[in-house]
Amino acid sequence: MFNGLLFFPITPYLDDGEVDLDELAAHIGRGVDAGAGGVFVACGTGEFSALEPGEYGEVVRAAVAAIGGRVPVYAGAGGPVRTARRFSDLAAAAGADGVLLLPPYLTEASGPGLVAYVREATREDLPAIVYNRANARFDERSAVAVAQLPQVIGFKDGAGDLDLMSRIVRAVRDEVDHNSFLFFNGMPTAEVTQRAYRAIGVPLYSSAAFAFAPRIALGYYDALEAGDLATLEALERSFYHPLARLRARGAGYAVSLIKAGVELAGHPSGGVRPPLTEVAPEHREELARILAAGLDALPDTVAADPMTTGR
Ligand SMILES: O=C([O-])C(=O)C[C@H](O)[C@@H](O)C(=O)[O-]
Repeated sequence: MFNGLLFFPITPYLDDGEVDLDELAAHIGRGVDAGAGGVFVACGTGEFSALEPGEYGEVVRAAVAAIGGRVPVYAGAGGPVRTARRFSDLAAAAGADGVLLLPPYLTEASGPGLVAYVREATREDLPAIVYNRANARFDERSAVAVAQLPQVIGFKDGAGDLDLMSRIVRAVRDEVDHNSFLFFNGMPTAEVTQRAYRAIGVPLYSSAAFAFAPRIALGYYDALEAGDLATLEALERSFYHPLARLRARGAGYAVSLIKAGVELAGHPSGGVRPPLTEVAPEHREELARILAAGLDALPDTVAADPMTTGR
């Protein structure tokens, strides 16, 4: 179903702060043209937490129209359980192929509580991927229980506990399924950890970097598929590791830096909504240097990229 690198688009804003639906459609169209294998709209990178339901419906509808059935489109859903269900309903009405279920807010949760949350926040007729992150932390038992829900087709990890994740993969494969259940690496700057996730049976990953550096992200993806260690190491050294270090220098930079990167690539982003803050000018300059170094490290065989500024 998902074949290739997974694209997490930003949500661009106009100067007055409203969602820029035309630019969103253009951003998504460029990503799909460049080779994305699936689009996850209004998720973490797309500032789900900053969108109200009316905007959310328009964003998902615009994404579905821009994609035109070329690859699957999933939409974020989450927050209070009834609100999450409402977002699931809006995603279904807007034509999304499924939802990525993000954590509930401002509460701790037990395994059984999380299983009930997933059941009530999603629709039986709309595929859902469960995001293990923040306060939504599953263990082997609760992961197996959600994997048994008919609508849950995948489990995405953003917690980074590889010991636990390898046990979850094994338990779900042994007790529920087999081969078709999907596992995703959803760590911030997921490329940095993807070699390790792949080794424990998690072949799919989300790439926020793809939104502003598609040529680098696809170069890394192709090198992973081909087992090209020299390219993987060159791109980690020049781009992904410096990007992860820069990401750690500002709260919320996992999203703010991506929007700054989209601007560096020559496209408007409209900045971020609170509580996210803009990238500091010196960090923007550093991001430009990192982007240039990553592009320079690409093997000559990688095709010219339609999304960047002609480098
Ligand atoms: O909801 C999201 O934006 C994510 O899943 C996180 C990113 O795509 C993450 O994997 C990354 O930063 O590469």
